[in-house]
Amino acid sequence: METKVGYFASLEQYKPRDALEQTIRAENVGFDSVWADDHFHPWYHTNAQSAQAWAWMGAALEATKKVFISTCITCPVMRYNPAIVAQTFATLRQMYPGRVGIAVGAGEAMNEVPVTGEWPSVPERQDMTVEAIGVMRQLWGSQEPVTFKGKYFTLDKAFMYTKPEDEVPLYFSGMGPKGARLAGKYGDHLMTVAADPSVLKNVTIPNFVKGAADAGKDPAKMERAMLIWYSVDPDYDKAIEGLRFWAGCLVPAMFKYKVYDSKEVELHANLVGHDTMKENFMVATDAEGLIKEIERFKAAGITHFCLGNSSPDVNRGIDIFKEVIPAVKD
Ligand SMILES: C[C@H](OP(=O)(O)OC[C@@H](O)[C@@H](O)[C@@H](O)CN1c2cc(O)ccc2Cc2c1[nH]c(=O)[nH]c2=O)C(=O)N[C@@H](CCC(=O)N[C@@H](CCC(=O)O)C(=O)O)C(=O)O
Ligand SMILES: CCCCCC(=O)CC
Repeated sequence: METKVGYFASLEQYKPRDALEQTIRAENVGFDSVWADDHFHPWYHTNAQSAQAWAWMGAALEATKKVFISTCITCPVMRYNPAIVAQTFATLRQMYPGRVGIAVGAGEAMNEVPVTGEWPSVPERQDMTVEAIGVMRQLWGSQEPVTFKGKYFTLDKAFMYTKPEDEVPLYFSGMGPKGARLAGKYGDHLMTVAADPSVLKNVTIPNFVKGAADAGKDPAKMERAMLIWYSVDPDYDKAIEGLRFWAGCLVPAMFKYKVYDSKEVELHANLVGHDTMKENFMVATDAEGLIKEIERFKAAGITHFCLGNSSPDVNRGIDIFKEVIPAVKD
């Protein structure tokens, strides 16, 4: 499968219009795709943003010519109703054929708790996500009104009038082994986040492949996409520190416990050391360093990279891909 290189537009880190300028620049440099984080609260407090991803996507699709644009990722089960998620992405894909995708996952406390007060366990949210996908697919695919009474969601003669010509490609986020199996079974493609390449190769991807095979799909035709942040700067230490905004993502407790105040996330993020950041993010002083980092994850089985640019000089962090993209394409 051809390697794809995507740009993660970081709506939590940059003002929406700045993320839009970056997106236009990334398309011109040759990125295959653009991905938008779908958040309510951000992963850092100081100087943070948190624009609504779907509103931003409409503007980004109109401002670009051909690049594929998706969320990364939308949790379709708590603050959003899955029928409205389905309607939104069907509308976008009808307007921009072939260019719109969605990635879904079981959610994060910082996005759901502030506006619902609820925080079910991981297994329950995974179960809700699977049911939500069923709701979305029924609405996308049905030529008749749909009535459905599930454990979590209900449709009563619901009909989607505005549909695209083909279904919206759905990336399913699996970070743990069970999540990866569900991704294979219910998603069109895998979305995951950077982890030790040996974990990706020996745990995440095999579980994804098993889930797909169990569902009678051909896993070889399914992408394995991964979100990872990078920072590039001639001064290596400055490059590492550029990634501080995202260091909270490296604290496992953020996914397990009900932490939803960005100021609290920031306190954790500020305790993460440079060694941990170096191991989990891509840090480089030049294009060659970035190419090496991407090749490490390609060897682990990743086929689509969603690259979050946290470089001190953001435009340099985009333009350097003129050299990187041709080198990492098969
Ligand atoms: C927590 C793991 O669950 P999993 O389903 O695998 O992954 C969850 C994530 O997909 C979501 O949190 C997702 O919403 C995060 N996310 C995101 C994910 C991604 O791959 C790329 C980009 C993004 C950006 C983004 C996200 N979310 C948003 O809302 N918005 C965004 O923009 C996991 O570890 N699962 C394990 C099982 C864990 C479990 O059940 N633990 C039990 C206790 C077990 C024990 O202690 O013994 C528990 O916690 O109750 C698995 O195997 O699946
Ligand atoms: C381990 C990182 C998971 C990604 C979390 C996120 O919400 C990024 C936008």
